[in-house]
Amino acid sequence: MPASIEHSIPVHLLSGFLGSGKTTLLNQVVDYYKAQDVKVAIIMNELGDVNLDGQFVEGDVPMAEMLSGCICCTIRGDLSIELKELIDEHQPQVVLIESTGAANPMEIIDAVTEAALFMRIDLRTIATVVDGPELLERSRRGGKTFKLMQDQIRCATDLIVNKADKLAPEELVGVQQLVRELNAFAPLTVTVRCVTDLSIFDLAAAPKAKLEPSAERLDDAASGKHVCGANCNHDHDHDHGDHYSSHSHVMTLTHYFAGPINSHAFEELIQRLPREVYRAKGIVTFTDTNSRFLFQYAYREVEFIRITPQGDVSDVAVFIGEHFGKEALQHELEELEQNRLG
Ligand SMILES: Nc1nc2c(ncn2[C@@H]2O[C@H](COP(=O)(O)OP(=O)(O)OP(=O)(O)O)[C@@H](O)[C@H]2O)c(=O)[nH]1
Repeated sequence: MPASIEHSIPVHLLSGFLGSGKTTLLNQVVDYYKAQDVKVAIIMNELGDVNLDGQFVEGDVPMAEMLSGCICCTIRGDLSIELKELIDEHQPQVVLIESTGAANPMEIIDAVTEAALFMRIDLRTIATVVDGPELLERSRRGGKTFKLMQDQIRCATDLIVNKADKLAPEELVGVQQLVRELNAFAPLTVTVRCVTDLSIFDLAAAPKAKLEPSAERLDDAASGKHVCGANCNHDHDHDHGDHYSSHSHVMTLTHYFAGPINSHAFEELIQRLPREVYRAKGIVTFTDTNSRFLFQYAYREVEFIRITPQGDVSDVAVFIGEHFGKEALQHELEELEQNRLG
C-alpha cells in the first residue's frame, strides 16, 4: 500500500430508502466513535429546505448540510466542496455521509471518488439500510421506487435489513431472500432500530471491500440512466452505449502519485486499461511537460485538461470499474513512478 493512502480519511456512506433507518444508524455510529474518542464529521443531504434529521444529531459533531437537492444529481458537484471544507475546518478522523433516501448510490460513489481528486479520502463503506417491510411491499408492486431500492442494495458493501420487528418470521425470510438475490456478496445483518455490530466503521478496519459491491444493474448506472425519487426523476443524458455483465462487482482504485510521471508512459497505460475499467479521472504532473493536467477517461476515451490547481492538491488517479485486476493496475502505476523518464 502506498504510504499516502495510510493518511487518507475514511469515508462511510449511509444509503437506503426514505425512512429506512439511516439517521437511526448514523446516531449509533456517532456514539460509537465518541466512546472511542474518534473525531467524526457528518455530511447530511436532504431533499427539502430543512435538515430535520440533523436535529437528532448531537450538537458538538461537525456537520455540513446539503439541502434542497439530491446529492447524486442537482447538488452533486457540491459534495467535494463540502467535504473539503469540512475536513479543512474540523480535521476529522472519519467522515459519515448520509444521503437522501432518493439518491442513487452509483452517482454518489462517483461524486465521492471525484472528491478524492482534491483531498486524501478513502471511501470505505456503502452501508445500505433496507426497510424490510417496505421492500417486501414494493417488490409486490414493482415500479421506479422498487428499482431504486434494488440499486441501493446492489451497490452496498454492507447490508442492514432493518425493521425486523415489523415482519413475521416468514416475511423476514422472504426479505432476506430478496436482498440476497440482488447482492450475494455484502455481509448482511437483520436489525431492529439498526442495532448491530459497528466494527465495520472502525478506523483500523481494513479497507476490505474497497468498494466491491454487487452491481447487476451497472448497465443503468453506466448509461447514466437512473431514477432519483420523487423530487429528482430524471435520466442523465449521456448514454455510453455499453452494457455490463450481471453479477459483477464495482470497485475503485485510488492511487496517490509520489511524484511526476512520464506523459507517454501514462497515456499508454490508459490505452491499455482493461475494458472493465469504465471510468478514471485524476490530476497528474508530467516529467516532460511544465504543467499539471486533469484527466478524464470514460468508455475508452481520454481527455487531458491543463490546470493550475488552487491550494495543496495531490497528484492522484481514481479508477472505477467492475472487478478489474486492481493489484496489477496498482503495480503498473508504481512502475510509472519508478520509471519517470519513460
Ligand atoms: N418499527 C421500527 N421503526 C424504526 C426502526 N428503525 C427506525 N425506525 C423508525 O423509522 C423512522 C425513520 O427512521 P430514520 O432513522 O429517520 O430513517 P431515515 O432513513 O434517516 O429517513 P430519511 O432521512 O427520511 O430518509 C423513525 O420514526 C424511526 O424511529 C425499526 O427497526 N423498527
